[in-house]
Amino acid sequence: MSDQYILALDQGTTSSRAIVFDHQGNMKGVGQQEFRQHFPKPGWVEHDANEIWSTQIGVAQQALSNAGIRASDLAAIGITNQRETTLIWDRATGKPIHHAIVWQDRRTAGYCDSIRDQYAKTLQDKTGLVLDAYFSGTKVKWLLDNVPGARERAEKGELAFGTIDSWLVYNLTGGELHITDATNASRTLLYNIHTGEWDDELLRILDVPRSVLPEVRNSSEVYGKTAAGLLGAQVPIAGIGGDQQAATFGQACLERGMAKNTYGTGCFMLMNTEGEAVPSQNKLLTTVAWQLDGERTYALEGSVFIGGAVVQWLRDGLNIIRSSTEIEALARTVDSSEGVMLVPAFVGLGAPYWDAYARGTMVGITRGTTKAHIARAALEAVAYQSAELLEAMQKDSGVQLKELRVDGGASTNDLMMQFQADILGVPVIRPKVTETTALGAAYLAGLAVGYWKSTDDIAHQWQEDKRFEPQMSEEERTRLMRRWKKAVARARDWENDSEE
Ligand SMILES: Nc1ncnc2c1ncn2[C@@H]1O[C@H](COP(=O)(O)OP(=O)(O)O)[C@@H](O)[C@H]1O
Ligand SMILES: O=P(O)(O)OC[C@H](O)CO
Repeated sequence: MSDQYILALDQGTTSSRAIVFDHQGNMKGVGQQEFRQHFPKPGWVEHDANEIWSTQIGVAQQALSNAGIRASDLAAIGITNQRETTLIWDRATGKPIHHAIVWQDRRTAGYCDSIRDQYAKTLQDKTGLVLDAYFSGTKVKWLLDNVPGARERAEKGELAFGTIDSWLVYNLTGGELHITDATNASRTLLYNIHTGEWDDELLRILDVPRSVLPEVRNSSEVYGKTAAGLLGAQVPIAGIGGDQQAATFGQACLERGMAKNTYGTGCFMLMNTEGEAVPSQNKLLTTVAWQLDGERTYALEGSVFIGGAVVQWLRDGLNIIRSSTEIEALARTVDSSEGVMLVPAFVGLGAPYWDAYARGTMVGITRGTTKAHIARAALEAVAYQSAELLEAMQKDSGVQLKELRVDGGASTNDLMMQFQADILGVPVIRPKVTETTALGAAYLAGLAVGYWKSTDDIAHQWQEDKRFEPQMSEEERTRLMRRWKKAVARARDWENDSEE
């Protein structure tokens, strides 16, 4: 086993990544490529599924070559993915019928409103989710209703729906498998998290025919092998997990009450609640953390839609930095944001507001405000949003967090992590491997093929790299959080003309 490796495919919102891990959980080779974001209308976000597949298989080859190994050296492949992003393809040709509708896309917000009074409670009771355009179900309905002929073809069994994990497995196996795992299924509004099955009542409510659905499997098991000729050897595909759940696994948050926050495009805080699907009283989500041997572990989740993406906006939209990493140096040129607050509600607000009509705003600007203050306000905004998640999570779970494990591309920003610890009043801990999403997928796959024997092996591998201790006074923290909530109130309900 020691000369074998695990390949993790991490298909994120902004880039496709592949990482080769060894038995100690060290990274041996990485491949990464950004791909195009399509914004056909305000609030709409799409991906070209063919580009997702071509970049993903390209970076897989790149990671193998950077690690200096061949596919025949792999014990297994694990898959992790941006969740909720919705795709329908033709079963016969494998061609997508439309671009994938990305999780951030708000096009179904009006439809959600129209069924809210009647169905929100049923949907929440069965799926653990809030009725919101974020999740796959209403996006599937939109595709079936808006792509000419789609609904008739779906009824005839000609079309397949999948989240990105399903799409990757379908392509990796040369069209043989149409599956997903319980974590990804739990983000669709169509899957009952208590029974572990697609639910007829939910399918009826959202008008989705059963014929398009993938089979739901464990997060860790051998599903099949890569198609001959694809990678040079037929490798077992043995793990699937939504990226936030995979990160929770990779952070070894394996016991009740342990939590992590991932700073990628968005921010996602998950707390392990073991076998109990804790219903949220504070607008968090109840979700499947992983399913091993038919047994589901659950988590409470807080989802923030714009995290690191606010930094991309400063880079690509405002051009005040040339690369994401430059933001820290720019923000450090000032001691504080001097009262400027930026609410990056670019695609509405997720937890704990679930306001599809909120839009971004910046308050507290004076004649002395510079791009450095804005940069600092952007980083602080990510931390404020995460602090609101923690507040809700502590209320829901009754657990006072002792520490928060962090990861994701933007967690490398020390200034932001220090501010996060300050505003939470809880130590923030960054592990040695911050690519915990990919690592989690590798662990899921490795467990299925005996590369790692048990979750204990995994817990032992987790290593702290850097700890950020809170330094802010309680009084200052309270003052800033109050201000933040005031700024959020300014951003809310902006796009909703119905009351004017
Ligand atoms: N040093 C940094 N400071 C702040 N944000 C950063 C930094 N480096 C990267 N980011 C942000 O992190 C995000 C990328 O993180 P990643 O985990 O790769 O995201 P995803 O999986 O969502 O594609 C981008 O939105 C980028 O702007
Ligand atoms: O691509 P990421 O890492 O921002 O993750 C996206 C989430 O899975 C959306 O729910």
